Parts: sequence; C-alpha cells; structure tokens
Amino acid sequence: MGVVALVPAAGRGERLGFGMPKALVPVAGVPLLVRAIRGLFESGRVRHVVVAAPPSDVDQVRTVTAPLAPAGGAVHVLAGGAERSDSVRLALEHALAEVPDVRVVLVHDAARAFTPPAVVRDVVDAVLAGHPAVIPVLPVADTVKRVDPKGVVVDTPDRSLLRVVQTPQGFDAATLRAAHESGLHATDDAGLVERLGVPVVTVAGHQDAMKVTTPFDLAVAEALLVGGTG
Ligand SMILES: Nc1ccn([C@@H]2O[C@H](COP(=O)(O)OP(=O)(O)OP(=O)(O)O)[C@@H](O)[C@H]2O)c(=O)n1
Ligand SMILES: C[C@](O)(CO)[C@H](O)COP(=O)(O)O
Repeated sequence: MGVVALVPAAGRGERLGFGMPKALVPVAGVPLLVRAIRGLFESGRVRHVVVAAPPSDVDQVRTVTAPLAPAGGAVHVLAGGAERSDSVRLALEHALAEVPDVRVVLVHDAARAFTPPAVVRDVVDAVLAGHPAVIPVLPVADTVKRVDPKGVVVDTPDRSLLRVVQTPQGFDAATLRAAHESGLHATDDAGLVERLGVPVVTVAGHQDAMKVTTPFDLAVAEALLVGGTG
C-alpha cells in the first residue's frame, strides 16, 4: 500500500515547561512519542514511520521506538531541524530515499499522541480514494474575532465556515514533495499544499487528537487515560 508516516518530534516543548523535549514526556509512564507511533501502527494502514527526533536524543528515541514496528515495517529515526517545517522536510527526504514504493505520506505531530487510530484510517483511505491532500478538522466551538495589531476588533468571521485543524495530514507523495520544494512557508503542511493550488479536503477529526502544548493539556491527557478513552 506504500503508506509512510512522518512524525515531527524535535520540538523543545517550551510551553509545556517539563525540562525535556515534549515528545519524551511520559503520560502514565509512556512517552508521548511512543503513544503517537502506536496509534499510527494500530490503524493498520501504516508500516513505516520516520521520526524527526530532538537532535540531542536520537539514540534514545531509536531505542524506545524500534520495538514498536509491526512485521515487515520499521521506525526510522533522524535528527529534526530548527522549525517544525524543517523537521518534516528532513523526514520526507529520508522517507522518499529509504522507504520503498511510497505512495501516501502522513504528517503527524508527536504532540497529538492520543489521536484515535480511526482518524488515521479515515485520512489514509481518503488519500487512497484519490484526494491529493486530506486533513482532519473539528468545528469551532467559540465565537472568533479578527483583531488589528492594537487588539481592537476588526470583524467576526462566520464560524460555520471555520475549522480547527489536526493531524495526521495525508498527501499523495508527489504533492507533499512539491509543497516542501516550493520554498513557501505555512504553519501546517496542508497550508503549503493550498498555496500550490491543490485542493485540500477535510475528514472528521476527534477531540482526543488535541495537541499537548501546555501543562493544562497534559492534565487533560492524563484525565483522558483515567477515563479510559486515551
Ligand atoms: N523544530 C521542531 C519544532 C517542532 N517539532 C514538532 O512539531 C510538533 C508540533 O509542535 P509544537 O507542539 O508546537 O511543539 P514544540 O515546538 O515542542 O512546542 P514549544 O513551542 O512549546 O516549544 C511537535 O510534535 C514537535 O515536536 C519538530 O519536529 N521540530
Ligand atoms: C500542524 C498543526 O498541528 C495543525 O494544527 C499545527 O499547525 C502545528 O503548529 P505549531 O505552532 O508548530 O505547534
């Protein structure tokens, strides 16, 4: 099937403030990165994962992730870059060079460690059905304002047309490669693809796929586990 998942995991986790790279922070004893990779493999759609690891922790990441791979698959680990987009680009280059017959590429934040495997399946299946770019999204629950640089409200966008964007984001391999070779900048990979004029379609995300960014998010993640849904 040729599905490879890139996992940017090289962030420092400064907003979490745990004193170690966020991907290695344990929740109930299991690092976020390990949970994220397990979810990808449990989807049944992914055999190869390429992790962009914190440069200081590449060997440790190799040790903890190697046993996670299913038969016939592998977890590849390399040093990530200065920005998330650099980490994704490095992982993509590695995947295209080292993993045979890559047709679909997922990009999945290690920080979205509790993403249900069903979301992974839905994204992969939509790409395999012919969509070049697919992202999981949620509706916006709050009223949203645009403000000017002084914080004065400019207007109130129609929130029925707004979505919160999660990962994994799925792409056909050629589309993602073109996006990362474009020299453009965006805060997510779909943002690069959009700017190439390629249509990006949405599937339903899940609240458990939240990005663990702050200590509050970590507390929510721990509560999810206690509640048995994480
Ligand atoms: N140079 C970077 C920066 C981020 N990431 C990854 O991109 C994902 C989303 O980034 P974010 O949640 O913002 O993580 P951090 O950059 O670690 O957060 P902070 O800004 O608080 O340091 C994370 O899995 C993170 O590890 C990465 O691979 N390489
Ligand atoms: C890719 C992403 O998780 C989609 O919501 C998000 O854009 C990552 O942003 P960050 O600022 O690099 O955490």
